[in-house]
Amino acid sequence: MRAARWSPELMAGQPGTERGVLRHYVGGRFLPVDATFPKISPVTGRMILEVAEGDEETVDTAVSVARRALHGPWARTSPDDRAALLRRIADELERRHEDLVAAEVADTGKSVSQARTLDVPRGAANFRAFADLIAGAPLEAFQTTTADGRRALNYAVRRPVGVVAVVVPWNLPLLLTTWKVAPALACGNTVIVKPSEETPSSATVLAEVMDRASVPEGVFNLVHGHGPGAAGELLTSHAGIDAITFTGESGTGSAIMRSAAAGLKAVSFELGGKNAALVFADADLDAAVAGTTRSVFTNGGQVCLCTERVLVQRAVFAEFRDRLTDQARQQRYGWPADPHTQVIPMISHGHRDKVLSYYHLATQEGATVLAGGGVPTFGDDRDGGAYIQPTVLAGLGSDARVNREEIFGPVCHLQPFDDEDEAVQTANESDYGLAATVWTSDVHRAHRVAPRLEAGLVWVNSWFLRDLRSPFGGMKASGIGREGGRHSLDFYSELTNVCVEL
Ligand SMILES: NC(=O)c1ccc[n+]([C@@H]2O[C@H](COP(=O)([O-])OP(=O)(O)OC[C@H]3O[C@@H](n4cnc5c(N)ncnc54)[C@H](O)[C@@H]3O)[C@@H](O)[C@H]2O)c1
Ligand SMILES: O=C/C=C/C=C(\O)C(=O)O
Repeated sequence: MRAARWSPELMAGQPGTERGVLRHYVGGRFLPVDATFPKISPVTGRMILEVAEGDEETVDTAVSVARRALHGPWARTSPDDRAALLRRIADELERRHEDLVAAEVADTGKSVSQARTLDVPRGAANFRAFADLIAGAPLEAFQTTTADGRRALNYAVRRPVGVVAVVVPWNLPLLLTTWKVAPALACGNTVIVKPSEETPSSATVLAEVMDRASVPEGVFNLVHGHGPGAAGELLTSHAGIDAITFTGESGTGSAIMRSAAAGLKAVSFELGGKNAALVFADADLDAAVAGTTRSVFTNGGQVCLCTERVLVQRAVFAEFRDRLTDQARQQRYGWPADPHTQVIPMISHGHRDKVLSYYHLATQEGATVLAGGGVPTFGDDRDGGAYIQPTVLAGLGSDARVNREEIFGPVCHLQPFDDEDEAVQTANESDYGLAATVWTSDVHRAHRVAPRLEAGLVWVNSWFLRDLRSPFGGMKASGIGREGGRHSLDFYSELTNVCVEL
């Protein structure tokens, strides 16, 4: 089955594309195209479309129209007005569902089944979640009585932080962009989105959605382009930006933090991870094998929450190792348009080379390759793509680079442990602290172990099960801050406490 090809014809007549080129959206209009860069299909290695490259003038214009909009009619909207707008956006995202599926599939090579069930539905879900949150957000207030008998009423009011830079990666493009844009708009901010240069298409459809939903001019802006020394860096270092929400590599986070330091910008960082799965001997092994297969190989392992370190209690190590290895070998190859496809390409040849270099490093460090370890051959156009074999490794210690550095591909390393303390200690031996999974049938063990793990997110007998009101984010090199529910309100708004003596 041929890949669902994203092509201008799919969007013929839509405003976001001009003669096969994806456009910026600034001040309520799609801009004429100037400089461009190619978008290469990770499935075939061929160019599928061109994208406008934002320059200093594009970024300056976006920032100035966003600032102007901040003080226009948008400033006079109520939380209920903004909730109604977010719900209109969600409706329009659902109306464009298949275009968004086609955009995500063409840009990333992910299967239509994942795009239809995870990536695209989360777009509307994010907007609905924050519409509900802002519509019902209580004010924090206290009736004050002081020791010397004075009485007062204290209450805190929220106001937008201002112009927010939204810089996102390529792995779950629409999910991650809307995860940030929805709360930012809910709180009355204006935004400038800089999607990854690898995944410009769904962001362009999102701009069409905003346009159709009559989002006020300048409230939502989209600037395409690269990161270092280009649109991304121009945006995050711009004096007119009030806050930066960024998801991407930890090294990039450090670079952005340096450029934001001069202006003391508020930052929310969702960064890299080296997530551990802890499988105890008392676990339901069927569930643990199925759940760890998902948490290792979903989206080709290109999810920040994916498991790369699998720690298994010694009594069940051999059985778990053999069953997970079988699952890796049974991962189904296919075209993205085939809903049964499980093996997807890396986002680019460059990223595949990075993942492959870790496969080679693992053998150099003395690992045993239990499954995969190389590049598949298809005998068709996909040989020009960035495919790589799902891989299972074993035999290394926690100090090996393969167990310390984020790979961000369809690969995990299996390591035995004897007792609970050793499992927790091994899991915590990481510069990262984003996510973990704990597989056990002992509820007391689950509640003992989970809080001891140095991770922002711990799933027990599950993975990537999300409540959008809960805090989401990592510690250590995995991030700064939390988003989700009221945590997003706290980042995307400033609080003023008012004290009235009674
Ligand atoms: N913690 C999370 O929630 C989460 C979610 C998804 C991905 N990630 C991480 O993202 C990484 C993969 O995504 P990626 O390769 O796109 O990350 P990346 O850091 O290379 O790029 C992310 C975005 O930042 C831009 N960018 C790059 N350098 C920049 C700079 N100097 N200034 C401003 N912008 C810049 C890029 O153009 C892109 O839009 C992995 O490390 C993964 O762990 C984390
Ligand atoms: O690859 C990273 C996944 C991030 C997921 C979320 O931000 C979310 O589920 O809200």
